[in-house]
Amino acid sequence: MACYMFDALTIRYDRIVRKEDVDKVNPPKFDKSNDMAELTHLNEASVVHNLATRYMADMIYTYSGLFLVAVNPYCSLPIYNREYISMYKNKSRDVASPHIYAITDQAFRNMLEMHENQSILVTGESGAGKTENTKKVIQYLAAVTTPTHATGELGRIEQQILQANPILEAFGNSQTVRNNNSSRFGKFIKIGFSRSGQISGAYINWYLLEKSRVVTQSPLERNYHIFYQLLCGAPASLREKFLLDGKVGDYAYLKNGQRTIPGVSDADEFNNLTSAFTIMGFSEQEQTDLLRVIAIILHIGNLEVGAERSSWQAKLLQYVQVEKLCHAMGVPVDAFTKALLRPRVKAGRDWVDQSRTQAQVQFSLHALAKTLYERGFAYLVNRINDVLERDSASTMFIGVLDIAGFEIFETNSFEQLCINYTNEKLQQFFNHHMFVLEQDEYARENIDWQFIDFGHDLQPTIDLIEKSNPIGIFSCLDEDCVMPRATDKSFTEKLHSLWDKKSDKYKPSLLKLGFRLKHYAAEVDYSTEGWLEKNTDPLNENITQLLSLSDQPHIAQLFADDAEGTLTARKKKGLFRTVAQRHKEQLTSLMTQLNSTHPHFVRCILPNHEKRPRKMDNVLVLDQLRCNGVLEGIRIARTGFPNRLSFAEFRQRYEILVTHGGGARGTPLARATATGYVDGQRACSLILDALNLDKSAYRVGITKVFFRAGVLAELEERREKLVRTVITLIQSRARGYLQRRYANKRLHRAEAVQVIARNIKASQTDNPWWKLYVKMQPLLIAQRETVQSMARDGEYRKVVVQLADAETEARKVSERARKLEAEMKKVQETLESERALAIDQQEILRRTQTREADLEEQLAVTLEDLDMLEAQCEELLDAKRKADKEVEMWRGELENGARIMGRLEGEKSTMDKRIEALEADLRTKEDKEGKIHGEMEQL
Ligand SMILES: Nc1ncnc2c1ncn2[C@@H]1O[C@H](COP(=O)(O)OP(=O)(O)OP(=O)(O)O)[C@@H](O)[C@H]1O
Repeated sequence: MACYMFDALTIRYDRIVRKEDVDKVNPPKFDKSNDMAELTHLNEASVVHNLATRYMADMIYTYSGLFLVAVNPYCSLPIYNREYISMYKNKSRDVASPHIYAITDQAFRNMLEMHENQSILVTGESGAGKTENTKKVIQYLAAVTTPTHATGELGRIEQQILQANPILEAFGNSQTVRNNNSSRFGKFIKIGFSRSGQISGAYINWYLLEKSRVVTQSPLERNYHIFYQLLCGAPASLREKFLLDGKVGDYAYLKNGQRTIPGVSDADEFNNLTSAFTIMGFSEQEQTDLLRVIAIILHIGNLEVGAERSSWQAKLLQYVQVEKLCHAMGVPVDAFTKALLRPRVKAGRDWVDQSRTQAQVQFSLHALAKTLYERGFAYLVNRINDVLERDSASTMFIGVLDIAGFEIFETNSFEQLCINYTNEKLQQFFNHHMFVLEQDEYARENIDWQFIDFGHDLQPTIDLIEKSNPIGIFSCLDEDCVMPRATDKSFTEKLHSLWDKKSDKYKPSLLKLGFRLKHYAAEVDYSTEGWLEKNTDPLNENITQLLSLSDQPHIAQLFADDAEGTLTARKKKGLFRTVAQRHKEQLTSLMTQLNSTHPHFVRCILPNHEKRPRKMDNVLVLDQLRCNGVLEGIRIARTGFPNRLSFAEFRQRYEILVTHGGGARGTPLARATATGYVDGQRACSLILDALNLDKSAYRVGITKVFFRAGVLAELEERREKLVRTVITLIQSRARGYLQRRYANKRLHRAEAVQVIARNIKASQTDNPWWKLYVKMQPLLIAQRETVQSMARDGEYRKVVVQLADAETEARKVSERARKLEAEMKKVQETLESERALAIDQQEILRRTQTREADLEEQLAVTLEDLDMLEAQCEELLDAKRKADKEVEMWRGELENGARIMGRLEGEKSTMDKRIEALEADLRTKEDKEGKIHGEMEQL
């Protein structure tokens, strides 16, 4: 890390580096600096060094320009108690050391002062401390806004918001290698406030629940906490009701992973969950319903599926287990078995029973378990929202986003693409907020500013993922999900053909099936195996329809959209979304909300992988700082002017600092105003001159004044001091005036009493009527007061009744208004998402139509070719036929010739034989002749 240069000749070192490659060290005065943007030498080594030295001194929070960096302490620190809350309440950021409370307080004050919604974005790796910091934000807001916090008791809504956490954690958290209480979903918690700054409600949006964990976990991890809590902590009567008679190790969906977490009692956690449910106002029936879903999933996991011996068809091996499951689900056994093993499916226009293989049935069961869990979770969050979002008086909100940071694993799949895409968008949001807005504003205000391109250009990668034209990864996947014969392979090849060599952010991967994407943080290889299935989440419709008729109302409600032929089913068909579409929509809605807020950024850092306190792995930390944009954030914050005020605001707030003094001739501003009109720009310049600030510490724009970091804090301090003096002066004058008036009044009263007494004494002492009057008067007053008081009581009672009626009416009206508002919001959201989907679909339709037109053209050409080829074929066939005939004829001739040849051969051989016989005869005759000759000669 940061190191000094040594003379390579005099000191032997293992590694020699060039001078220019060495980062400079900051002077000791900058040790453990609160804000890293203030470091004189701003380099990676100094930043990590600063974080590390602070961390070792238990200072886990550090500012870094716009960011608050939070390093996980992995131990409990006494920095979240009541004193700390008071220490940060109503204080500006620079007054106390960096803390999540300071950021929260800043957001709270911004909201109240500027009437602008706020957001706090907490991101980081798994285990870095996002959820812990999110909880601290909510705790702080609950503590500072609750009217009775002085007694240590929170209001009901504050308690309920805090108690939503244990419920969400039981159902949405799990033990992983990185984190014993890892949130397996992202959330955006919006805390609503009334105009007076009281918490008036809350609303939770959730993202990307890791549902695959329900059916499989790695051996070192666990399923969601609730499974273990139900089995270890629920009363025996409840487990009996769900027919759960086994231990953790007896359930297929639990037995292959870890079973306990060191130092955590699942039974105690179940009790905490139950009390959280009670505080949230969940009835016993609702709690049973939620837990029933968990029991059903455990039963599904234990269903054993085999294959018929004589065929490949699947069969269920244990009837008892099926019975248990169907009892828990509230559906008939036969109907379920049939729906699972031989569902009715559409084949062309007909419906047929289709036998399923063992693997297919196993797949349907896993899909059912995952869907049940996800729908149960969605229902749970909706119910929590029903409880928390109860007041239409919320006029502003502070939203806290707790979402997983960038992920690069050994194998990265569809889930990683979704989370990395989310982070790409969030990083772009930050870049946009910090770089683009800043620089746009400098340009608009005509500020002397040298443009530096700090931001990564993230748009090409985002387009590559989300755009529908040219077709991006998500759209391409959606398109292939509706293509009849598409496979993961054809999808990957299509992606390559669309993007390879056309975008420098995309490359085919070295993996068998996959691609490589260049993100702002790193290049990531994605394996595309199973993407078509992951994107469509296919379910056995026979089973979901059956579940919509369950005699357990909660289960039937979870599957109401799947009911056969119902209006909702038809509606659902219109609303069907792929996973990619759903995520894109959710993210668009999140970004719209974030864009309407003033954001605050918290970056959580994982110090080491061993969960050890006071140990920092510098390389690991540096990697995270680079990935989450902290390093670039520091640079721009230092070089720019992060604080700004409009002229009017600036004058209103700081003119006071210069209107005092100036002697008999007044201040320069007073003198200028006295001689005529002074515009805002000139007035501000005059004030700034009078303030004696360093010229480089500020810039005066066209409508605003800009300050470098830290300058406003100094002005605020000066102003506070002055205001305190002025107020003390006013108070002392007012008190003096009031006391003097009071003293005079008492003096006059005393004099008057004396005068009256003297006069009465003189004239009335002996008058009998006066005596009677004096005796009667108290009785008359008492009588009159009794009558008046009775009348008042009557009035009061009437008013109380009227008030109660009016309050009830007002409550009803506001409840109705809230419901209508919620409905309207939902309808608007649906409309928005429908609109977005329609645009996507139109795009796909347009592409399909273009392709259809191309294909039709190709078809016409092909048909022409076909006609030509058919004609050619016909001619060739004719020629072939003719040739065949000729062949036939020649074959006849040939056979004839062969026959003649055979005959001639025969004749030839006969002749040969005859010639041979004749030759033999001739030879015999010649012999004879020779003999005769010989005999004759002898004779
Ligand atoms: N400020 C803190 N004080 C004490 N302990 C902390 C703090 N922040 C984090 N931890 C410890 O680190 C663990 C992990 O933190 P947390 O659950 O907040 O991480 P995360 O970033 O939300 O992880 P995931 O993404 O897996 O949910 C906590 O259970 C706690 O033990």
